[in-house]
This record gives sequence, structure tokens and C-alpha cells, in this order.
Amino acid sequence: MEGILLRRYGGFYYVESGGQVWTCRLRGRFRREADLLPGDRVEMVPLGPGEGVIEALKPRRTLLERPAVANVEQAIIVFSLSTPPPDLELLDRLLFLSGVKDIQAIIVWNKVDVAREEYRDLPGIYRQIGYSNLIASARTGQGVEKLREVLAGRLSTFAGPSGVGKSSLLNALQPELNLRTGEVSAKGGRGRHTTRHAELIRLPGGGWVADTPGFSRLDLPSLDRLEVAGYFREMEPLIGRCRFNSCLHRGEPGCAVAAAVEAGEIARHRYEHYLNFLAEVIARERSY
Ligand SMILES: Nc1nc2c(ncn2[C@@H]2O[C@H](COP(=O)(O)OP(=O)(O)OP(=O)(O)O)[C@@H](O)[C@H]2O)c(=O)[nH]1
Ligand SMILES: [Zn+2]
Repeated sequence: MEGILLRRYGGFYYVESGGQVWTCRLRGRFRREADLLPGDRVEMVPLGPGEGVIEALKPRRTLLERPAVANVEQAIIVFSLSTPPPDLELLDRLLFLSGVKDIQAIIVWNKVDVAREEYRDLPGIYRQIGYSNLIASARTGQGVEKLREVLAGRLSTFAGPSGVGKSSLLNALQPELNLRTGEVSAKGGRGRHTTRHAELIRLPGGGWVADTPGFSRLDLPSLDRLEVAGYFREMEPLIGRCRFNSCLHRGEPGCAVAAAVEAGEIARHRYEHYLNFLAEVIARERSY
């Protein structure tokens, strides 16, 4: 039988398969080789009522470190339309990292019930770029049904800064779970969750969510400098249209990206974040 690992505790592995949770151990030789993570798809054999043994690990499609979760399919990137004010460089970084990891990004603009006028255009700007956007309020319930649909049948991780309402949204999705507000914490680096393992929460509407926010590591992975623009969706179609093939879009003559920025087709803040990320990627190349 195929199953998905929800959590591990001591030598026990809790695997969901066929609509129930099995308490499993690892089969002999496999025990020394396998380092299983929540989200891993495994091959298990039932031994008795609710008990089984894991015989094999299926290939991982994606891997998130810190918290370590395998096979995450989508990142629910939560920002607030009120307080804390949206940090667009952090948003663009999360979108960039999702792209690099090949994880579908969905932006949730929470706290629309108290939205500030100055942030009202943001969902439209990101929708135009090509990202899925959802406007929500954990307080009034607006957007929660939509979010439930987005989560159904997939393995997701929540991401986003502290105080935007990640726990509140999870609670709204499943009142019976009732995480303490503030429990799902994304304090980069030294958060409350950095030492414990992530677990998957099984949602009542179907699908799984990691109980610990993803992307607590925000440094960019090692990439070739020429790859950076490819992870900015609005720049990607322009690649190859610049005068020079090796164009890094930072002031070279005949640059199609710079022209698009000038024409107002690429938001200036996005371009600035591109330049920042490019500089970071180049600095990493040098440190090898
Ligand atoms: N007005 C309003 N307040 C909200 C909404 N969602 C959450 N809040 C409030 O925002 C504060 C932070 O919410 P949390 O759910 O703890 O935020 P979090 O993202 O989980 O924060 P961390 O655990 O620190 O990462 C709480 O006081 C919530 O009651 C919303 O949609 N509207
Ligand atoms: Zn260029």
C-alpha cells in the first residue's frame, strides 16, 4: 500500500493510507538507509489493526529544509493588508524561492477587513504578474472557502512573516484544531520551532498542511547569475530579447528588461528586488 508520512516520533512513523493512520516501523535493512521526512510517500505493508511496516521510500519530488518536509506542492504565502505592513522584498523573496524549489506559490492577502487604502493595489499588481492571489480575512471568514479549495488534495506549507495571520487562517479552516494563535511561527532562524520536527496536519476538506511554516531560511540558493531573471515571472518572457545574450539587465545597452521597466510594464519595486537578488547570487558565487 502507498501512504504519506504525517509525522515521526521516536522509532514510530505515522502513515496515512486508505483513509486511516497506521503506526509503522521501518523494515530491517531499510532502517539504516532511510531518513524519512513528513510528506514522504512510502510503501507500507499492514501487520495488524492500525499497524504496519514501511518497506520503501518513493522518490521525492521536492525537499524543503527548515522545517524539513518532503514533496510540498504549494506554498501559501500570507501577507497582511494592514499590520504588519507588507514587506514586498520578503514577498518577492518567498516567490523567488518557491520558483527555485518548483513549488506553486499562492499569495493570500489577509486582514482585508481592516485593509489600508495604500495596499489595495497590491493583489492586482501580483495577479497581473501571473501569481494566484486570494484576498481573505481570518476574522470575517472572507476567502476561507476559496482557501479550503486551494488546499484540498495537496500538500501545502504556509509561509509569511510573524503576525500576518497564518495560525488564524489555519484555525478558520478547521475550528476543531484550534492552534493557539501565535503557535505557527515563522521567526526566521531562531523561532520556537527550529528544533522540533514538522508534522503534517490532515485538513477536514482534504489535503495536508505542514504545522510549521516553510522557508524559515531565506538566503538564496546557489544559482548561476544568468538564471535569476528566469524566476521573475514578468521578466522570464523577455529573456533572449536583450542585445547581449549574457545581459544581466543592470544597465547594459539594448536591455529589454530595462525597457519594460521604463515603459511601466514591470513594477519598479520588482526590478529593484531583482537587482538585490542578483547581487546576492553573485556574492555567493564568489564565496566558493
Ligand atoms: N483584523 C484582523 N486581524 C487578524 C486577522 N487574522 C489574524 N488577525 C490577528 O492578527 C494577529 C496575528 O495573528 P496570528 O494568526 O497569530 O499570526 P501568525 O502569522 O500566525 O503569527 P506568528 O505565529 O507570529 O507567525 C492576531 O492578533 C490575530 O487575531 C484578520 O483577518 N483580520
Ligand atoms: Zn537585459
